[in-house]
Amino acid sequence: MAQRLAKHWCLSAIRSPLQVISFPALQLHVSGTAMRADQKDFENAVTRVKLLKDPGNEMKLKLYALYKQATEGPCNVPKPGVFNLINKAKWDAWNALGSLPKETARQNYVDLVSSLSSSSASSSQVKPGADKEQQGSENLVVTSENGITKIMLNRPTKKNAITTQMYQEIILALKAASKDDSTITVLTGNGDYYCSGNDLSNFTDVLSGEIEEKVKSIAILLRDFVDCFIDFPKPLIAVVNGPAVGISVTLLGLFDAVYASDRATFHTPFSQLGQSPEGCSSYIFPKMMGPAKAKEMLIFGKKLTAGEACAQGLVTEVFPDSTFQTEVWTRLKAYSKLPPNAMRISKQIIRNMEKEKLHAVNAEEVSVLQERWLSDECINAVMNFLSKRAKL
Ligand SMILES: CCCCC/C=C/CC(=O)SCCNC(=O)CCNC(=O)[C@H](O)C(C)(C)COP(=O)(O)OP(=O)(O)OC[C@H]1O[C@@H](n2cnc3c(N)ncnc32)[C@H](O)[C@@H]1OP(=O)(O)O
Repeated sequence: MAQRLAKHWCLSAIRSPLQVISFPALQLHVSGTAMRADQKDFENAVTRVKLLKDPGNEMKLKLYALYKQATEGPCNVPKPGVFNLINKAKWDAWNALGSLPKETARQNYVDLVSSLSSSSASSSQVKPGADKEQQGSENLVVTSENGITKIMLNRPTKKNAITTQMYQEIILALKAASKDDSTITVLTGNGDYYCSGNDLSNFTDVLSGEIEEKVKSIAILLRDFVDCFIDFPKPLIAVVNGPAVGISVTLLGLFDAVYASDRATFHTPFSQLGQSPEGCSSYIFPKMMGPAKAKEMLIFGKKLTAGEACAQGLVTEVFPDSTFQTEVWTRLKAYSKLPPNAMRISKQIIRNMEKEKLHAVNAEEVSVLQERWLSDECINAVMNFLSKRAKL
């Protein structure tokens, strides 16, 4: 567990004195006089900072100083002793901001995080208009070729479970894909699974203290993630190469076509995990398959075969596993040659009727989940899985 936590730079293990600089990034005490939008931007930036790759000590100090200035105002604590290297470096950085107003510091913090996010995105994501394969990060491979941008979950040894870093990367990949030259966008998985859902070790932070702040940051990330799927402007297609679990199933209701191998299964074990539905499934699934079938999945965790999911309208078409990739990609290549504007406009007409409702549903689902994640039922289920006592 400690190794997993160490992956995030803000919690990283101590290797040099400056590397122990940590950020009170989630302890927000934002001024009540601030505009609501500013506060939300600032909170989002504070969350995004946790997901960035290590930006180096100099940048960490800048972020620290701006954060302190934005939340507490000018430096108001005594200067640490000369041998207290880390705290002195932090104090110097904060003190150097002088009487910079809180609002300006908040804005500068948001701008700095945006620039760090986009530079890390541009180094790991496909460039708009690219017409050849591009490497994404290790766990998410993004390629763009022949009018198709493919976003592939690439963590086969963990059944493509989605880490917080991957949620962030998928958001960036979708944003890039919405602007690139491709006509359609595809999400798929590498290996025998499509995706085993949320990586349950995302909750180890929640188990380790500062619970409410951590839960809040996960909730903001989930909401932004699902919002991206709601707003995605081009045809979005899921190529479900194997079993799908949790959030990878619920999101399918927001895709424009879902092609599945006959090896795929569809499982939403939310009650077993002490959780509740997300991805707008609490609204889309009952509309799509009728309340009775939706409740069997979302409340009782009934696992569907690909054939059953197709009969319920969750899957567009099922293919034999032996010919799945060939048949689906032949079909997708044909679709990618259709007039792009016509496809976008048709999608827009259909989506616009529901967009506001979907955003409201997403917000509500996330707010309910935020409470669920703090429940004994959820904490015990996650601990059981992580200690290998339980599997689905
Ligand atoms: C921003 C956050 C938003 C949060 C949004 C919330 C979403 C809700 C959900 O998505 S709920 C669904 C969560 N997923 C699960 O509960 C699945 C848990 N996994 C399993 O039950 C099983 O691993 C399996 C049924 C998917 C596959 O079983 P199998 O026996 O075939 O394989 P292993 O169990 O040996 O798995 C191989 C390794 O992969 C690790 N792993 C698999 N899934 C997850 C996961 N979801 N989270 C973390 N790790 C996962 C597994 O632990 C094995 O790792 P190891 O080799 O190191 O032991």
